[in-house]
Amino acid sequence: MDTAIVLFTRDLRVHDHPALSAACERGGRVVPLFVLDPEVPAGHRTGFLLDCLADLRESLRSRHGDLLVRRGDVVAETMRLAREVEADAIYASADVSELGRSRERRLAGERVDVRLFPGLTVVPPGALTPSGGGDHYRVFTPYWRAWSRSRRRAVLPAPARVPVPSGLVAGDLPDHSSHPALEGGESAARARMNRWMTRGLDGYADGHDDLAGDRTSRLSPYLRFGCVSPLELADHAEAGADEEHTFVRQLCWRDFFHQVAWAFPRINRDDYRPGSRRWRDDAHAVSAWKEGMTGVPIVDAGMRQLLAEGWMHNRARMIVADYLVNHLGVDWRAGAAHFFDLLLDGDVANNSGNWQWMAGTGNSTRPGRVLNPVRQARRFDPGAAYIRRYVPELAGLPAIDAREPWRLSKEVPGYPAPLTPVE
Ligand SMILES: Cc1cc2nc3c(=O)[nH]c(=O)nc-3n(C[C@H](O)[C@H](O)[C@H](O)COP(=O)(O)OP(=O)(O)OC[C@H]3O[C@@H](n4cnc5c(N)ncnc54)[C@H](O)[C@@H]3O)c2cc1C
Repeated sequence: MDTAIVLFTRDLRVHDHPALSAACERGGRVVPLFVLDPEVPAGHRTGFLLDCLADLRESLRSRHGDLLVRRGDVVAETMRLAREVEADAIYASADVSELGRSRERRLAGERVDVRLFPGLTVVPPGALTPSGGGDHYRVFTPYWRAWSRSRRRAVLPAPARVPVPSGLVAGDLPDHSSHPALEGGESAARARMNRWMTRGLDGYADGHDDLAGDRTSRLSPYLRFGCVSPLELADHAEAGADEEHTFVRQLCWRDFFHQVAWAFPRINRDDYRPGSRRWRDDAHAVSAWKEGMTGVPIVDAGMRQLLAEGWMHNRARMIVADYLVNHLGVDWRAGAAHFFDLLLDGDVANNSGNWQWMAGTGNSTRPGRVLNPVRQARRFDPGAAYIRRYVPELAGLPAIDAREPWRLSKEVPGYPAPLTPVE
């Protein structure tokens, strides 16, 4: 009988999973697999990833299936299992990162039929190309126009039955503790998505930049691990009122950076748009930035949110990134690496794409633009509630002093003077 391995990577769900659905529809046996590769440690994301795998295993078991877990090199372990179960095909979701694509190339070199499916983004990278030529869009607005008009595939239901052959060793999942701030997995993702659609989306257009209001979906870690389908999310949001398009536009940003990373796989290492900019080497400034001790409260609040929660509000990400590259003059790669280590949603396309945007080496059409952190704080944290939440040294001060403590006649105990002149 035909047997297909479904290799899960960063698509840890059963709903709207084209590779899993196609394997189940083929009529043969299906072997869902995840390989924990010690060479690709998940760092701070480990607890979240293991939650996702435990949840996926439960979902597959409730559909008469299972998730096989192996440890080692993904390609070697997949091929070892392929020989064991006599698989004739490997089904997987297509990826964009250098690592993901080298895995796909290595698999394609093996004696097995490898089939790649969409699912990582709403619109697959490379599906839309500019009329003027090129394999991807370099500028967001025309991409957004083309993306909004494009025809999409239909969202797929979860398969009712996943026919896994009997007698296979499932393999243990390591013991773990969940991430303290957010439980991983498709069940938690779908619950959050449903809550967001009914209660959160309303007001997103006006509230998404309000730092203290925390009015964004926090779905990014779930999108990062594919616990929720971006296509299903976009379809849901578009079915609602006008203002929901602000949210859909954010999903388009995600697709935009994924098609850039697909076309420019060195996005996390090389400048997308090489320039002549020279970066400063300043270990002291970088460690103050990482610790949230720059003396600029809005920057420190963002960096401390990252340390405490493994997540940071988008507006704060823009402010702290701009501060590092444009005020401290430090190479964007140092900031991107720190974000990538700590963010639950850390992924190559979105992280490096946004960092390069802020550094003026990426897809921005106004590369020389610099943000003023004081004005940003006045506008997006007027009551200083965000600053007070994450910087306890400033919690007892009136809003203006918490935002701009250098105005006070005395130093705030335990809080540094600004690293660079502000205003
Ligand atoms: C310097 C910097 C680094 C970033 N690094 C990452 C990263 O590693 N991983 C990541 O997922 N996002 C990254 N972002 C984008 C954005 O900050 C997060 O996606 C967003 O804050 C996640 O919160 P949310 O799910 O509540 O977003 P919402 O506002 O609810 O938006 C919904 C979804 O849209 C997508 N989205 C929103 N804004 C962006 C954006 N600017 N670029 C791409 N996709 C977006 C995300 O998938 C997000 O989950 C970065 C932004 C900056 C400025």
